Amino acid sequence: MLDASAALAGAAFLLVTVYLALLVHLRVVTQDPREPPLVETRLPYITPLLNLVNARYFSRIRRSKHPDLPIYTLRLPGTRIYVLNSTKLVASTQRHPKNFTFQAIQDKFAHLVCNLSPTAVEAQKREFHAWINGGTYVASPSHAAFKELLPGKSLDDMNRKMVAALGRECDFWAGDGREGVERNLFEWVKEVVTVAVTEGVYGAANPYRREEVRNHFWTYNAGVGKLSMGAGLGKLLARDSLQSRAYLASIFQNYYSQNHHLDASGLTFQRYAWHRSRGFSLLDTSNMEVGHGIAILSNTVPTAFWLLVRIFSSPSILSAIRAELSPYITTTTETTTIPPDEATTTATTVAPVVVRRKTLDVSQITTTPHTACPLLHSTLKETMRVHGKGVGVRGVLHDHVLDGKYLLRANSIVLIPSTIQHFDPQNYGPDAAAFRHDRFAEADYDDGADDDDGGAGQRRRPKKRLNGTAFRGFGGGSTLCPGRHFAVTGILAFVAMVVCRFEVGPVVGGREEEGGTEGEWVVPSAEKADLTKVMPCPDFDVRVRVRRREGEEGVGWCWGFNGGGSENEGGGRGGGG
Ligand code: HEM
Repeated sequence: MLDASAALAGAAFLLVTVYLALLVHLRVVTQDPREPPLVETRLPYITPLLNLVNARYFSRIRRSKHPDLPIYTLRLPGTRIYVLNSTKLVASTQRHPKNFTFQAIQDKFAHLVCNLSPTAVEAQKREFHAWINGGTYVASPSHAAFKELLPGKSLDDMNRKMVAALGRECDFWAGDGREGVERNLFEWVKEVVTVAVTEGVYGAANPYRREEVRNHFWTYNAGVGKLSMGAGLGKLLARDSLQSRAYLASIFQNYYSQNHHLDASGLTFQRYAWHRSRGFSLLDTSNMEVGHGIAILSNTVPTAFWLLVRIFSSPSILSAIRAELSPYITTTTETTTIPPDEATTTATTVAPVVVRRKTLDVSQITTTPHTACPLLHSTLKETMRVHGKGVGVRGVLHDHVLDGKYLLRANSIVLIPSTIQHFDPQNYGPDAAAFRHDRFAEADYDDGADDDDGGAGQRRRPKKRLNGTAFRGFGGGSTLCPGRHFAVTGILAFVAMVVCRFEVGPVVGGREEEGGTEGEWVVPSAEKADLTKVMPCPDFDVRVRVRRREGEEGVGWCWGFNGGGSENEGGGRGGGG
């Protein structure tokens, strides 16, 4: 009995000693007092490790434990993470893009998520060092491979093809009859937007036209968070995702082998040429293109979904946006004569028919956000602010004293949780937690319901400028998402088509699995998304009915993209980069 108690006491003593030793190691031996304050040390190294999978972790630390810390340190086995709360400190890191680099993280991510060979990984390292050691004029590998996304001819061509693909489909979205069609909203948006966006990117031989390819992409995408934890864990936890990746890589090998990239966008051609000229094999290049799907689709699709939900669930937002779009729609009426159906009549006269045609040039509403449709653009940004969960990641290359105060050590990681920036009252005012569709409009606009301006929106008072660094929807600094112009055009073109032509409302059981009240919108939660997602997929789908708007019978719509940025900047198909 005595022996057992002694053994127990010995074990407890040992545990306490190990615990204290770890704490001393953590707080005194390995933590420099000039580093940001260390938090979450209850179980040294383990507490942050267990909690980091949850996107709410950062908000919890800020709200209930350390509300006043502008920056803090989390220690994990083998790595230290500095989490930024202060917008000023975020801006400071952005001034040193070669020390706080996104590229280093992207390369690691691509290695794990795109299954790159050792040769490709070596090529990545060479390019990374050439950029780091090159002058300021040397573009980062990512910027070089994605330069065709800048405003210019290539981007215009992609936009034109994407809008044309949406316009072709749009006639059929509500079916034929007055009663419309029922759909699962997210599934529908996923299908329509995936096809249209990839038409712009991959051209006539777009692999994503096939349902099987689309399904494999979304299976792959769902496992990306697990794949990014390491090859071993990926094999264990994301088998489906791995199988889909292999399938998609074979599809792209075939695409390139048949030279389809020569007829695709400047972006696809440029990316292929860039990777091949850097020594990537055909398989590595194909695997990179599979991963590219994550950049082009994984955020664009959910953003379009959340925006539709926000617009259609609020009658005042819907009517304000319809009013804002209406000046850009040209309506023409033609009287035409259609020969009678010879099979059903023997009459020789022809009946005159009045045809109404409506035309909307999407470039007018997407490329000049401050003069055209400020509420539409503002609602998109507000949707990204409120629903976004992205966490900006930067690798620290060398020791750096941030803002003259905080030592950030080499080989550590900096995290910038967007939710902290987006819900900080210092950035967005006391109503930061609320959804306010006109928050980003240059001036406050009324919703027009009861005013004598007919709902067209009226400038009232100048508005306080918002801090641009505090909007993280597309990241920030020199790594601001280069796909944002393309993504915004696609999302707004799609949403404008739905808003102008259709009514979308929830059906009984608006929530797919559980019951709901008829006609009542349920904004889904999004807790299941992993930390790699900027705009999360919803946890459950919303069942809706899509009907033609009244007065839309017999109207022929024509959607185009005729302007764009080609006159402003160069562009076009580049060589090998
Ligand atoms: C709504 C849709 C999209 C969202 C919300 C989004 C968001 C982001 C964010 C948050 C970043 C990280 C930037 C940073 O940390 O500073 C990023 C980077 C990037 N995005 Fe997007 N993105 C979208 C669409 C696209 C599209 C359509 C493409 C390509 C066609 C694209 C290509 C890229 C690339 C290449 C980077 C890396 C930039 C670099 O290394 O400098 N994105 N995006």
